[in-house]
Amino acid sequence: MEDFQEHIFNHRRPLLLKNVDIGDCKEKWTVEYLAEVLGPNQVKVHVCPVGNMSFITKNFTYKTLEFKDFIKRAAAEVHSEWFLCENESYYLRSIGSDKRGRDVADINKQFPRIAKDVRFPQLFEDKDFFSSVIRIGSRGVQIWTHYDVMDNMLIQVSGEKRVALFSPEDTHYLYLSGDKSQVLDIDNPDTTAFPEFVKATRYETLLTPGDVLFIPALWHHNTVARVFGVGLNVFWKNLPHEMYDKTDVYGNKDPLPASKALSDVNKAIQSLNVLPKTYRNFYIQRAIAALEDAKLS
Ligand SMILES: O=C(O)CCC(=O)C(=O)O
Ligand SMILES: [Fe+2]
Repeated sequence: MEDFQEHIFNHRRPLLLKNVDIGDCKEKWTVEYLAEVLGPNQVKVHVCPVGNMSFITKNFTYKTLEFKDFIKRAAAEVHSEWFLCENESYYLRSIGSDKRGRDVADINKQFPRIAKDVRFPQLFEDKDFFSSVIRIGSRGVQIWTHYDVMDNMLIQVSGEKRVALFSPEDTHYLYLSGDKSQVLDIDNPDTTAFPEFVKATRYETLLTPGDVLFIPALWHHNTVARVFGVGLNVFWKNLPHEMYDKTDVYGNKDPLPASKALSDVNKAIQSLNVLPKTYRNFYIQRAIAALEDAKLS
């Protein structure tokens, strides 16, 4: 923990821990075992005709299934029962128990029968815990590039997952829409629409069972499941707790001072909109200069 704090955490750098003792889950969490112990639990899952889920074309839908049916389908390539097509992809990101979506995912609460099977490295203090999220996906499921506002450890229990990371310093090259990058195909980017994307430095790794990846808050990440796999992640707070949005259950709402600043920028844009173009652009340059000057090195 001391080494982690000094060399990684304080520098806000990612870290890959290989072959960590993550507990019995690594051996125990087979499809059959999970189907048996979690069988009738209802889960809401993403269903998509292809692996690459797109928030722009919204090519996926949400369906509720019993856990045992979900996991059997997710582990198979072709389905006898399906919603969209016989080789559709499935993805579970576990959520809280509250029907109105007001609480966070916590495997101790939603999946108490398997929670004790996981051990995770002590990288943070218990008081800073935010959520623990089960993530299970079909082969080929790709989660679009996005950032979260909590520190994160992504734990691979079974299967293999390619993870691409981009530094917060390269945000400008990622063409964000909210917390997500509009560059959906990071391997074959549309360079006409996103010419600056090639300037972003990409860090990449392949997670295998027992690997734990520390993803600092604001680091953009994109994952592709190479095969069907089970994992989970733990989010925790780094900032003083009062800075986080209390209504955030996913760990992706901007900290309160930051979301106020972004909404102030939008107000500034609206104020400038009443001016003729040359004046507007002149004052936009002055505003940009003020923001640039405010950056700390
Ligand atoms: O690989 C996944 O399932 C997505 C992981 C992720 O976005 C996260 O842990 O924040
Ligand atoms: Fe994420």
